[in-house]
Amino acid sequence: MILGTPLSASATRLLMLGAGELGKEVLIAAQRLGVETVAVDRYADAPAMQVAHRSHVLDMTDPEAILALVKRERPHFVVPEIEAIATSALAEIEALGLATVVPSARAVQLTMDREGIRRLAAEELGLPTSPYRFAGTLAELEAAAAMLGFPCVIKPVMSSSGKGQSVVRGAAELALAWQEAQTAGRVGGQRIIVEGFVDFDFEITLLTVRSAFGTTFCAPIGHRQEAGDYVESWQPQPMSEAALQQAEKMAQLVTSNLGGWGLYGVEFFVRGEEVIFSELSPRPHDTGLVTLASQRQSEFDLHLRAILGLPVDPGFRRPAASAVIRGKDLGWGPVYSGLEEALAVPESDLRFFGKPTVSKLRRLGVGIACADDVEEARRRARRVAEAIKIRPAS
Ligand SMILES: Nc1ncnc2c1ncn2[C@@H]1O[C@H](COP(=O)(O)OP(=O)(O)OP(=O)(O)O)[C@@H](O)[C@H]1O
Ligand SMILES: NCC(=O)N[C@@H]1O[C@H](COP(=O)([O-])[O-])[C@@H](O)[C@H]1O
Ligand SMILES: [Mg+2]
Repeated sequence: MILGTPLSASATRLLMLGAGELGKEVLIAAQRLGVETVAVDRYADAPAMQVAHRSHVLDMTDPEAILALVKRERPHFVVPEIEAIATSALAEIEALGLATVVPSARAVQLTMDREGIRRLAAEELGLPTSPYRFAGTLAELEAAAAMLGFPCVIKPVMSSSGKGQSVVRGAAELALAWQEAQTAGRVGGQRIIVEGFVDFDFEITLLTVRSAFGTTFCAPIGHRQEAGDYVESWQPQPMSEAALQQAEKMAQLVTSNLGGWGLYGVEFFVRGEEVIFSELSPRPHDTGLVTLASQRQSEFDLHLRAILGLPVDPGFRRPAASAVIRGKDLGWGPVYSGLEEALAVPESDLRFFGKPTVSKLRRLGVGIACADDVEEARRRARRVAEAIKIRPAS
């Protein structure tokens, strides 16, 4: 592997499709190694654009627009970052040999569509999952829910961070859940998945790195979600060796089928000694923000190194936790205070993503802390997040 000089003819160029908080950390890692970075998203001044050499505002659901940009920027690597991309363009980029799609066009295509990844995991690879059906109309949803029973979980096939997702407790709530899935996902008007509700003891993200040197795993990350969106995560999640081995085996199976080099966030529900596959991201995971404190190489460093074909070290360093900082109805340029109190918490750190505008409930930052054990790390991270006050610009 050789690296050129950014902004010169020899540059190694990485173009990121999606420029949120996760992409921002990957681009910071790329900047540190002297990779030339290009950030793309649906709106201006997105977090990763603020640390990139160049940025573009683009409708990423338009395959022609993506293709035209890639022909113009001529990146070596195209790195999808959000679940709202015309994946047909990625297949074409790969087929034409224009760039390496990370981890691969097929991996992104299959995982951006819940139907693709669920059928692969459950029907081809035989992994245990929640019971499920797919539906394209309200009538099909009603039939699916009648088969699966209540409560059930309804999600648009293309979405993330819980957008458009509902837990439905009875038939009377189905019409509203259908409406929510059609309008509140990252992309409107989609098919949905209906899943039987899994009453798990805890859930984990198993960060799995596929690099030129093989597949390695990070220590399991525990997390808590509200309305399908992560609010708190910690590493390591205590669990039995047998359950962890099952999870690693399943993560190995599914990621080796998807292929390519990069980091995957593989999600499992754990109930007793039973490990149930949920879904996976072919890129850094929001719950993995905790690795900024818990590992010497964060999930963002690991993704970047794996992409470049470099050695990775997913070694765990110290128990840590993250707690999200969110805001709502703040308009343009919100103002943050309470940093003195937040950063007075022992072994703490903060990230503000710099999102330019806030209307609906939106993740704006994260409090992070280490401690001797995860319970204390969780308390510390929550204190960091709670100390932050956000108000609209005056
Ligand atoms: N079948 C289920 N049974 C119980 N809880 C579920 C089920 N499906 C999802 N959840 C809960 O909702 C959360 C979000 O679900 P999921 O990961 O499928 O959505 P997502 O929009 O892709 O979220 P993200 O982008 O954060 O991964 C899960 O982490 C879990 O807490
Ligand atoms: N669970 C997936 C996830 O956390 N994705 C992260 O959220 C951003 C979108 O945020 P926004 O909706 O506030 O623009 C994405 O760009 C990505 O960084
Ligand atoms: Mg998830």
